Amino acid sequence: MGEYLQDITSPRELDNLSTKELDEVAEEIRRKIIVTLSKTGGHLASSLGVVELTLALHTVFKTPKDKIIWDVGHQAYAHKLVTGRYDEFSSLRQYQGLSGFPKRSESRHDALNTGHSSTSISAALGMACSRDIKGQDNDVAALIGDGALTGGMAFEALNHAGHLGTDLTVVLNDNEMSIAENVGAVSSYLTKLRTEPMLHRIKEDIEELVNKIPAIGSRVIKTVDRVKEGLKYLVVSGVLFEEMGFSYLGPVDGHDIKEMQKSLEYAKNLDGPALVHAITTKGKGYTPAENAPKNFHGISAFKIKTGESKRERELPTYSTIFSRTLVDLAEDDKDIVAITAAMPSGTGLDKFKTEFPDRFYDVGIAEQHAVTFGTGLALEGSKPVITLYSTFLQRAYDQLIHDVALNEAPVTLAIDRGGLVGRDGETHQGVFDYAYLRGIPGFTVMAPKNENELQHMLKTAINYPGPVSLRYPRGMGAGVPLDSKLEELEIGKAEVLREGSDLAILAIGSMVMPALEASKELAKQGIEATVVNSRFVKPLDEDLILDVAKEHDQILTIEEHVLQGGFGSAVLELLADSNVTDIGIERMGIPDEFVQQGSQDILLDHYGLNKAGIKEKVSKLVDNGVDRSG
Ligand SMILES: Cc1ncc(C[n+]2csc(CCOP(=O)(O)OP(=O)(O)O)c2C)c(N)n1
Ligand SMILES: CC(=O)[C@@H](O)[C@H](O)COP(=O)(O)O
Ligand SMILES: [Mg+2]
Repeated sequence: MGEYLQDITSPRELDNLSTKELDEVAEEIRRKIIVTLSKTGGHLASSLGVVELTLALHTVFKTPKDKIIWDVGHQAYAHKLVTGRYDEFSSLRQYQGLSGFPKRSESRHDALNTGHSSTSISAALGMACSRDIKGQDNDVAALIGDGALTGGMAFEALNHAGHLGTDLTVVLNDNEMSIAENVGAVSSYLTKLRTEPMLHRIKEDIEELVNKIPAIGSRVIKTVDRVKEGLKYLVVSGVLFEEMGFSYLGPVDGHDIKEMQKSLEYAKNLDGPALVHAITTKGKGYTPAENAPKNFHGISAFKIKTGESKRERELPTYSTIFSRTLVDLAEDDKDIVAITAAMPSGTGLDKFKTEFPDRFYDVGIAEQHAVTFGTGLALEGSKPVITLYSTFLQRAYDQLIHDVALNEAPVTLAIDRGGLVGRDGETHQGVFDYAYLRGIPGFTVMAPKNENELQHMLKTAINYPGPVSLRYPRGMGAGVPLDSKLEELEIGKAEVLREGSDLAILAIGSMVMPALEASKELAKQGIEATVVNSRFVKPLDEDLILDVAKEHDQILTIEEHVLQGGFGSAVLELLADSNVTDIGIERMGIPDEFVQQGSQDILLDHYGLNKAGIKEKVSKLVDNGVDRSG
């Protein structure tokens, strides 16, 4: 072990290795990924599944001239290790370290920044078309998983590529898993392709026939050899991808480097778009992950021997409280239906699925469809709870306006991972939702101060006769006692938690409790702040805010969200529209930049969005005071 990998600084160094040597490199890569992730956490199972595929791709497609696009990009660790990032690999997903996804600023071998699903074929097709326009001669490959293939964008791109006939290789990495079991008709279709005895029989029969052709003369031998080779990649009419204009090659064992190289070479040399169907095992080479790939998709630090998490016992997460509350509510209300877009465990909806399988839908990686599907359910009398991560809901913006809002559909959007999510970095921070929702007419936008309030908000949202969103953070709640009897909140009513005369803090969601804690400590230093749990970004509690503005010289708004267009902006608009000018207003939140990766605590600290940061800000504001003389 340790013979090759650490010396590989460029994928070109793989070109001279024999298959046996490449197999050894594959084993080294696996070991490196397992050992590193046992400390850093990360996307283990997906990366282990594509080690051989990565080596085959890099020996056939010569990056950076050729382009390899990784869909989602959570499986690109082997790619990072053979493209000069071995030495930094221990900083994976750490603050200021290597990103967990491909990133153009990190390496010239990373052709596209990714993190969200189903973008690879579109981007690859764009690159291939640009090559053709410019008369260049590089090749382009996209690697997409069977889960990512459930995303509509992937089909939009296949449709377009098939129509154009552009030279492009798509590698379908089929491991029969999304994060959880893959779902849908396409997934069942792939299973058929993998196992269809007819397909294999036809291939074998024709191969046998060709083998019987007598070889007379060297030219004929060459031709027959070529035919035989071609038959390995038999073009079968009726295969969906063929019908869409792609040459379909496969299925191929994705862990067999030599076979993969041959298939990729063949696809690369074909004219027009080709799809290589590779069969892999998610978690390959690490028994706990192979046995339970769901549990090893994205993980925290773990013990290598058993696969057990190293995390200490923790408080229930917001997702857990959400899921328990939803199950309780659905017990009594048979109209409640739950929808996830391929995140049953992350959102906690797997519990709902167990309890109410007939009222649970996993739609695949299809957020747009989830939202319009929910609209349909709502318009016919069901009470859909569409549960999506904030960052992935971005996908469905038009559906929120055109389908939900214009139809005044009473859907509940349960927005998980609202705020800074941590180590997934730029692509996954859920910091835009207040802004993109509050501009939509008819939407009610709320965020609870803690997990207990989340329960009440969920009941409020489900029973409200219009579209409502409630957003809550990634990770643990505060461990507050949970009410067993749930009340519906009055829409647009905030809650004053503390009264003081020096300054007023209007906080929303996850920032309310840190603001309250900060104010208690500030009181010991003689600074008395009013603290408001705003609860609603829309509608704002206008009366309360205007009263607060009358009674204080300064207002500080705090949100775990971008400053542009968020909660603080809404307060500013209200004050400006109400001609309140003789007051100091400051906003805390995230400035106009993408938030990099790091633990949630480090990132919150960086932006001052915690007790210490709020104390510091309030002290400064009170010390400096506001001149109201005009
Ligand atoms: C738009 C979007 N929705 C959801 C996700 C969350 N997500 C990341 S990977 C993944 C499953 C991908 O499955 P597949 O493409 O088969 O890759 P595998 O992990 O099996 O290799 C999901 C749902 C995402 N990244 N982007
Ligand atoms: C790659 C991806 O999009 C998901 O795997 C994501 O990393 C899950 O995030 P959580 O760990 O917050 O569920
Ligand atoms: Mg998969």
